[in-house]
Amino acid sequence: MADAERTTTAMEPTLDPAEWIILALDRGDAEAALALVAAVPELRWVKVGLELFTAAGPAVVRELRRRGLRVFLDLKFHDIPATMAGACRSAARLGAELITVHACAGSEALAAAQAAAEEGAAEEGLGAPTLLAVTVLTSWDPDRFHRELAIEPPLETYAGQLAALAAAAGLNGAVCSPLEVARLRAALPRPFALVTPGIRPAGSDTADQRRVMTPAEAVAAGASRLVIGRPISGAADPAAAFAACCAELG
Ligand SMILES: O=c1ccn([C@@H]2O[C@H](COP(=O)(O)O)[C@@H](O)[C@H]2O)c(=O)[nH]1
Repeated sequence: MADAERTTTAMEPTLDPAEWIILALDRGDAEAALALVAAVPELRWVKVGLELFTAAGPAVVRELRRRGLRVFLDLKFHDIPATMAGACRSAARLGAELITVHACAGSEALAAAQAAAEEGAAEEGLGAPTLLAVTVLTSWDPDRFHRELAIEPPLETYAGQLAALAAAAGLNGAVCSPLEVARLRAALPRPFALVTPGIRPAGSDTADQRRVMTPAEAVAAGASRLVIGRPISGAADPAAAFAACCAELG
């Protein structure tokens, strides 16, 4: 997509199933990440997370964009307002179209991050990225969540509160598990983006994910985009695994 075409409506649903899937490039170096990308030619979106960014830095984001891919920079910023703002400005200047921040950083930090991301993108002549507020990580199961964090409301209520906080601070999206999507979508209609990791095609290994759905279930529940990592990246044939996920959505 040409930079000039980018807008904050980047999260609107499309009819092309390949547009729904964001492949998590959880790899320890740029070479491995780029090899994975090359193995899945139909890819449109990739996610650069903590593992790859810590190893390969901004250069790998630039290279992915140079290859025509849309980048979700998933560094889950959680800090004081000035630091969140600076990080989001830099991420936006890199050309990331989706950027994660932790909702529990609070409204002042979220608003500062949103403003700085918009400014950073404009400085580069880019459309504004969509900031996604992480609610409750998909690796938490409700029992452990209550026991270890001593948070009283039900997990899905708490996730809804965090998403509402982010929306009130001016953000246009959130990350949640597919199990919370229907509830959050009722309160936060499109174009608010609800991006869901915790996606597992039927029969695949859930590994450390605790709140999961299949690709088709997540989209039916109201997800805007699906983040899928190991079910594709760990498959013997990643292109075939990606195609199977697309077929579920088509
Ligand atoms: O709540 C969250 C937020 C982010 N993630 C990230 O998504 C992918 C999921 O990978 P799988 O291999 O499909 O489990 C991974 O990069 C996480 O950092 C998440 O899982 N849950």
